[in-house]
Amino acid sequence: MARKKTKTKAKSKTTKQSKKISFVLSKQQKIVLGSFLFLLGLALLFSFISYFFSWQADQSTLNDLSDRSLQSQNWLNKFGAALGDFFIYQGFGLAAFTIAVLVTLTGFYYFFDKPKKRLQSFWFWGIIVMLWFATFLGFFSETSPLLGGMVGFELNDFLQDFIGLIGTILVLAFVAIVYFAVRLKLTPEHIAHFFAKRKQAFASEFNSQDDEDNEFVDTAFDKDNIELPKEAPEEELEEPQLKTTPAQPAPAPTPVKEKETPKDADEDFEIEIEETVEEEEVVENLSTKLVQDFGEFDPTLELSNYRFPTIELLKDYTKGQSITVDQEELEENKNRIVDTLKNYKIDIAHIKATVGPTVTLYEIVPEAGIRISKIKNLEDDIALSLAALGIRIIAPIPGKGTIGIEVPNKNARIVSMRSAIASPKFQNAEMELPLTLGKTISNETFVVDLAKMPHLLMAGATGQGKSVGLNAILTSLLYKKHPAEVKFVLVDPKKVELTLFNKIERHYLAKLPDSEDAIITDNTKVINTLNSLCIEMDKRYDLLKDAMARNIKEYNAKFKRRKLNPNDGHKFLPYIVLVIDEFADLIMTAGKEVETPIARLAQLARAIGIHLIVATQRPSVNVITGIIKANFPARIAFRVTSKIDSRTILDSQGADQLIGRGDMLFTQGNSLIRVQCAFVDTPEVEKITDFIGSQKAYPEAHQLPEYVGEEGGTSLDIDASDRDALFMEAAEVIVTAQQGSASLLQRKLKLGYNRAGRIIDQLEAAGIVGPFEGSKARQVLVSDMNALHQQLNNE
Ligand SMILES: Nc1ncnc2c1ncn2[C@@H]1O[C@H](COP(=O)(O)OP(=O)(O)OP(=O)(O)O)[C@@H](O)[C@H]1O
Repeated sequence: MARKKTKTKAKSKTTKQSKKISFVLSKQQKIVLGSFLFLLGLALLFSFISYFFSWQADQSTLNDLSDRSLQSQNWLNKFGAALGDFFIYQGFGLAAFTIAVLVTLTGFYYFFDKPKKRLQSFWFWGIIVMLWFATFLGFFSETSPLLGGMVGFELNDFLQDFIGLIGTILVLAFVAIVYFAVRLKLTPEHIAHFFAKRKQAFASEFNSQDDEDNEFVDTAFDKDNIELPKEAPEEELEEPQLKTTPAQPAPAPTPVKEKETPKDADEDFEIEIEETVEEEEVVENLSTKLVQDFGEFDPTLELSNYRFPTIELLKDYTKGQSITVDQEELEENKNRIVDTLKNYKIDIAHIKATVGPTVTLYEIVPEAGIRISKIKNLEDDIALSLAALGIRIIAPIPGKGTIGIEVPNKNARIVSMRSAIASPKFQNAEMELPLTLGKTISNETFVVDLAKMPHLLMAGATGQGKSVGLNAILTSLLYKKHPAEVKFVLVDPKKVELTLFNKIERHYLAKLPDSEDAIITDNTKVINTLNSLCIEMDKRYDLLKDAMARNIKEYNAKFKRRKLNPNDGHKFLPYIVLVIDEFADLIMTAGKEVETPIARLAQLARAIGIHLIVATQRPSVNVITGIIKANFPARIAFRVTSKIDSRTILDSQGADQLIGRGDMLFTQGNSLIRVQCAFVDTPEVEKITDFIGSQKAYPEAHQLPEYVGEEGGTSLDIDASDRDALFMEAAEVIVTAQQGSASLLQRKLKLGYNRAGRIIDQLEAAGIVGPFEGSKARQVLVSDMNALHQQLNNE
């Protein structure tokens, strides 16, 4: 709809412009032309009127117009007589007055510089009315030839010759109906309505007149009414209200309004028949009617029999392990903390322990006057006295007014994914993309909304639980979201971590149109995928703009209520979650080429439902660059090896003091929350993907828009002097192997992907290899070494 509107607007603009170019009049010219036409119209009017009285007397003067001694009786003398003769006698008879009116009206429009569009329709319909009347009055030509004029007579005669008298009457009747229906937009209902209204108005006027007769003030105005029908309504509007309000405030305005109605009936007529409001209602009704008839749009309909994975597919690791609190351990740790602090002359007013799955939090309230920084500095001493690794001191605990000391439990408990999924907090979560990450220190299930994050950065040294964390995130979504609602784009350079999700390719995965595997393991393909996601993002923004929705949630809600027309390209938009498992590897090989689209997506994609989860082993600054960091406010840190790494990922230390095996810190921009990541093992993921994979699926994986990479071959203008130092060697490798691929150069010359790609572009520019051919290797255009050297020497 909106598009159509803009199109028509654009059209009208262009026509306006072309008009201006072809017929531009200055203001002064318009005044001159307007006044000329206006006066000409009046002249026509006068001469026509007078022609009816003097035409017989003036007959003789018509033949001798140049004779100055002859006088005509027409008000405009011989000129008027000639005009009258031409337009009335030889022209259209009585109907010629239409021309006079039209010319006057045109003059008026030009003089006041009014829009000319209405003028066109006046002329069009005016000429039709004139011809109709002329033809109609042509019936009486024999008795009075002036009524229809020559044209009227001829037209009438012509019609009668072919279709007879009855046929002519029928044709005239038809033209009259067309005029009433098209020009006046008159329907039988309108006529009935009009008469009913008139009757009513007349009745009320009659009644009100009765009332007014009793009031001496109003009677005077009624008289005015009768004598001056045009001016009266204006006076009445003010005067009776002023005079009658003090005595009878309420009924006074009523008769005034009702009195107006019959007088303005002719003008009201057109306003009544323009039923734009009704039309709008029909459009509104369309979506509600569709919803009434078919219900709200259900995106899950195509896979309506889809069953979500059952909880039994997950293993319960806590079975048998009762959540008993080891009192002895608690007591021991408490005493050690108190003693250590005492050694440093720090007295404690109160101590409280909260036992979590892997760590116990001891909250202490120091005696008054103790400086918090003093306790913070004792971190290592407390760790020494407790003979435990991974002590973390939180001083103070935000919002609590206590100091926290986190001490790892001797026997850490596994938090199974099963318990996290089964928790009411997750089950009842009213979130767009709910993730259950595990349990907090107080044994509460930790649930967050990925849609609100809106992107997540994960880091941790190898073997600390990153892959398990990613699986936990994906499992959360599989348990909560229908295949129609979310799609994953999985990038797994390690090639083994996410392979299990291949089984749900046609349910949950999205991929590029020409790629075979949905899970991307080749770094070169990641660039295309990221750029394709950028295209998808731009497309989605266009759809949102068109639908006047601010985000994907509003857009999908509108679509479900059938307010968006699929014929205009609208469709239900699933969330897209991009998971990159080993980001460091990607940045090392592709650098800026991946950083730019990732930064773009991270900056802009939140509103249109594309969310990024990026995991890396090496949280160093050249991997997690400033631009990436700035756009990933939500971060998860598993254990890292150094304080610097911890700072890079969390902007504070702490991740280096974690104990590993799924122990993690989560931040969404402000405070750090320690969470024990839910554990989901590979066999469990396999069971879930088997369960989903065995069900009916979509015909293919969700298609991302096609992206033609830069290898598309436009860089043919590379200067010979700008060639890579290894250009010659590369050319030889390619010609010898007769295979134009960048990966061959990478292997043989031990180059990075970027440099190899650049050399291939240079080889193409030098005419040694052919253009990019998609997944196939490029064609080698030089047959052997001799030819190669010859070609390069000739340059
Ligand atoms: N939440 C957890 N609860 C219990 N054990 C865990 C948890 N997470 C990980 N582990 C243990 O740590 C091991 C390594 O985890 P994972 O494979 O996720 O590490 P990673 O960080 O992905 O390592 P890499 O980077 O080398 O792939 C697992 O096999 C498991 O035994």
